[in-house]
Amino acid sequence: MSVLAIETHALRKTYGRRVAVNDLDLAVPAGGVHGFLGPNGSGKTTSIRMLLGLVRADSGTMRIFGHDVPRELPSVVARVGAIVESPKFFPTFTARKNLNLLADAIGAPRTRVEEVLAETGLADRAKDRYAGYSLGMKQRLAVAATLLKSPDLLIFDEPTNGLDPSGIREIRDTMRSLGEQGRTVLVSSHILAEVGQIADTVSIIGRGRLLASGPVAEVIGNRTVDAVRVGVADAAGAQAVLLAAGLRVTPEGDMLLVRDEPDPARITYLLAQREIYVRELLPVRADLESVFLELTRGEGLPVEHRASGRDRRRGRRRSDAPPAPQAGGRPVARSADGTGSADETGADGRWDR
Ligand SMILES: Nc1ncnc2c1ncn2[C@@H]1O[C@H](COP(=O)(O)OP(=O)(O)OP(=O)(O)O)[C@@H](O)[C@H]1O
Repeated sequence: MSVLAIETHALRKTYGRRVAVNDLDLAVPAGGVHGFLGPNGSGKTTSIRMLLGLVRADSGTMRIFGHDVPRELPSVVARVGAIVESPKFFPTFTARKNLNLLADAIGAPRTRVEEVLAETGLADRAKDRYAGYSLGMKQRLAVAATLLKSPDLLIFDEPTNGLDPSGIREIRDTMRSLGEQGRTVLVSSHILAEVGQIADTVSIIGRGRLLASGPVAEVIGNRTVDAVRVGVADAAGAQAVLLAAGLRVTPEGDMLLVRDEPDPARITYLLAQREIYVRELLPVRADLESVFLELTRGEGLPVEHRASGRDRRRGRRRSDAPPAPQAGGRPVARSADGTGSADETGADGRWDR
């Protein structure tokens, strides 16, 4: 059997009375992109930080390429590149100069700098100063920096946070091509759409626990999302009837999304009884997004128990972390009112910080 890139067993971490990671079993195969998915506060960053030896686990075991970590981290650290902390590049230096300095510091040949610039699509902009880079380019430079030592495993914690759509696409393409080269890419995200399309395998967590894992097709295929889109003239009336019948109903434009009813004919029957006639009935195919929403429904940290983003970040700075091995940012995408990420709200509205 091939060695897994990452394996955790019964991994657990608490902060005071808050359980951040709860008996987590992860199995990340070597090679390809693995999406590490879960709502905000579900324990992704804490898990990653434990794997990298930045936070001490309370209990459980972790292995990277078969090496027990953190005990054997020195033997395997050269094979691991991670972006979990703020980038530490010199703003007035060019991208190439920044990478040359880093390469010298870690003993990588200068030729490697040109290779990683090409790999991350930055070769044309290598002469530009870091300060003039877009957020997406800064993030790609952080990826380039992690590639200098040719790691077999790359760990990216929410790499697309704060990026615009083109920046997101660029990072996604970069991760995809790294996976295709046979490297293992672990990428965490609370926005499934950003990772779902490029991941070969996924682990979905909620409240620090594993909810589902495996090849994307299997994770989707193992579950049927019994949802039906229903079109009627009187959507409000139909909603009331279906709710009274104990079904879950979500208005979607002029349609209703109805769950928990495996037999669409019964929906027609229930409505016809009240003289509401269905003009459209469309079964909704399960996709990773709907599986994700289904699995993580209510699995985000309850709002009343959640510290604010600022408090949490302050908490992190105070906490038990020596400096991270690599550069990389956790910029927080702000909504128009500046209170939080524009796209952090899940179906149940409980994902925002
Ligand atoms: N240093 C810390 N001190 C106290 N509590 C913490 C600390 N770091 C994380 N937590 C808490 O642990 C839980 C898991 O947080 P974690 O950051 O690992 O989740 P996450 O899935 O990465 O979320 P996000 O996507 O918002 O970063 C949360 O309740 C968080 O508030």
